Formats: sequence, structure tokens, C-alpha cells
Amino acid sequence: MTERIGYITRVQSFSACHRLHSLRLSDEENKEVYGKCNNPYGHGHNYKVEVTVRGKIDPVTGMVMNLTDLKRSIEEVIMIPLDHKNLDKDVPYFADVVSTTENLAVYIWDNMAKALPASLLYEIRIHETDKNIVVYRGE
Ligand SMILES: Nc1nc2c(c(=O)[nH]1)N=C([C@H](O)[C@H](O)COP(=O)(O)OP(=O)(O)OP(=O)(O)O)CN2
Ligand SMILES: [Zn+2]
Repeated sequence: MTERIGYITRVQSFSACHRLHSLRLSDEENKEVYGKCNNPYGHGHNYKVEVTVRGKIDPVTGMVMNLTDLKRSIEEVIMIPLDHKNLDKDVPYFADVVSTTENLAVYIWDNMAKALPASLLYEIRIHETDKNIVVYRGE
């Protein structure tokens, strides 16, 4: 029987605040690079994350993986550590990593890759706003 490859995606929203500020730049350089997003009071987003896995459609179960299991991993990797948090202060990873959406995608990728069966994770897509979207595929 021909092997069929499928892609399945689960979408999860969460809210968090952050400030763009690099410890490797001076205060002046931070203002120059990040502009209003370097404001010391920070700002918030309603992030929308799409987690996509790629794999063989099992001929017996009809699934690439059970979406209920994907939902559980997303809860552990995204919702518990990130929802209603200050990314820079509450998430140790961002103590010395700038909380850009690119770096947030890398953080989610690394932790989802550990939580899912080997090689299933295909893509993390984050909508930071309606207009700003970041994609990371583990490269
Ligand atoms: N490469 C990146 N650039 C920027 C990031 C980022 O994560 N990666 N983040 C920001 C800010 O955090 C900020 O969230 C951008 O918000 P804002 O400019 O308000 O968003 P919009 O572009 O959607 O707003 P409009 O003014 O309505 O166009 C900045 N850069
Ligand atoms: Zn922001």
C-alpha cells in the first residue's frame, strides 16, 4: 500500500507581555533598534501559534498522530509556561535571549520537539499581531 504523508495543525492562542531589549546593546542602541518596543513598561500581545506535525498517515488508525495528544503537549509547552506571563521575567529562557517572535518560535520548537515523537514536528508559525507572522522549521 502506498505510504501517504499528512500534515496536521493545531492552533492555540495565548496572551503575554514583553519588552524588546538586548543585553548586548547599550540603552541608546536598544532604543535605536527596537524603538517603541523597547519601552521599559513593555507591551502585550494576543499571540496565535500554529503547531504543524508531518508524518505517515497510519493505515490502521487513519492518523498522523492523535490531535488529543498534540493538544496535551501544547498545553504543557505553550499554555502553562507562557500564557498570561511576562516573557522576559517569568520565563527563564528569555532572561538573556531577546523575546522577539523569532526567538519565541525557537523556544516553542525546541520544547515541542522534546514533547512529541521523534521527527514529527514540522513547523511553528506564530501570529504576533494580525500583520506580523513568524515561521520556524528547526533549521
Ligand atoms: N523581526 C521582528 N521585528 C519586530 C518584532 C519581532 O518579534 N520580530 N516585534 C516587534 C514588537 O514587539 C511589536 O510587537 C510590533 O508591534 P506593532 O508594530 O504594534 O505591530 P503591527 O506591525 O502589527 O502594528 P501596526 O502599527 O498596526 O502595523 C517589533 N518588531
Ligand atoms: Zn511585541
